[in-house]
Amino acid sequence: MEALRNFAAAKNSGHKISMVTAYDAPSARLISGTGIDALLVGDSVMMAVHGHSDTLAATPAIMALHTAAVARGGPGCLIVADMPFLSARKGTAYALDTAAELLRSGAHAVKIEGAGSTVAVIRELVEAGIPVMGHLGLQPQSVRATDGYHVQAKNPSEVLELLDDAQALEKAGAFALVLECIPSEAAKKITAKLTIPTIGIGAGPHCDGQILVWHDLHALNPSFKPRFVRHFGDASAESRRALSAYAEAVHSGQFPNAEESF
Ligand SMILES: Nc1nc(=O)c2c([nH]1)NC[C@@H]1CN(c3ccc(C(=O)N[C@@H](CCC(=O)O)C(=O)O)cc3)CN21
Ligand SMILES: CC(C)C(=O)C(=O)O
Ligand SMILES: [Mg+2]
Repeated sequence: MEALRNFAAAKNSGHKISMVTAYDAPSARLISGTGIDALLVGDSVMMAVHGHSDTLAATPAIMALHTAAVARGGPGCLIVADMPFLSARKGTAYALDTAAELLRSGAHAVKIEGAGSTVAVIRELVEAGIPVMGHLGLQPQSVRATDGYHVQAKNPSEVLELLDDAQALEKAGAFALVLECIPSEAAKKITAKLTIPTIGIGAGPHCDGQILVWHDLHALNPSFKPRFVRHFGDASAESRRALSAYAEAVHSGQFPNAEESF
């Protein structure tokens, strides 16, 4: 896919890659003409949409359902879908089945958290023709082990470990790498050493691109405001305004009027 080649070409071109999560058709439809480069059907859907406090409840079927909706709403978009909790940790066959389900649902690529035992799995997926995005730094699928969502790679030895993992993913054939919640200087160093683009979230300005969660940049859940989130709009305020206006119009008998009735 041309958009996927553009992704790699964006590194060192001066064009920073802009990504946002999308979970449904109307959101994907809104992307058109905005300059957003790619969509991620993130397993953060479990938190942002389904009300969970972590992403562990995501399944291949749930990710496929949201991926298909996004693909219907944004047929021209580059769509990356998250491989859910443990789906890349049960061996290559299960990972291939899951990735196939996501690609059949309309994704062009999948994203896999972590390195370690998944590096070999990623190599197999790439060899099978499945574009894979890596994801290092804060790994929300390991929240039970990390005991919360904290900034990662805060000391030099952790940065070296992260760099090792990043280079292993690049070598395995990943076409890009998400870096989540790490110090800017660590992201700068890793970005400089890799030939594939880095996409940051809470990883500072030196990455080759940025990703934000849809609900965060629209302030749809205003109380969730970690340091890396910027509210680029206030969709909550606009939605509440519209809802109040509707309730008021019903209560006062102003809605529906004659033109809105048969
Ligand atoms: N809506 C939403 N946005 C996200 O960015 C997101 C999700 N959901 N779900 C999956 C993960 C979880 N993420 C999170 C969640 C919380 C913090 C957080 O509270 N960070 C604080 C403290 C950092 C620390 O203690 O070191 C911060 O101020 O950044 C960070 C990332 C990022 N991802
Ligand atoms: C925050 C991004 C990188 C993600 O993995 C998600 O939205 O699930
Ligand atoms: Mg995710």
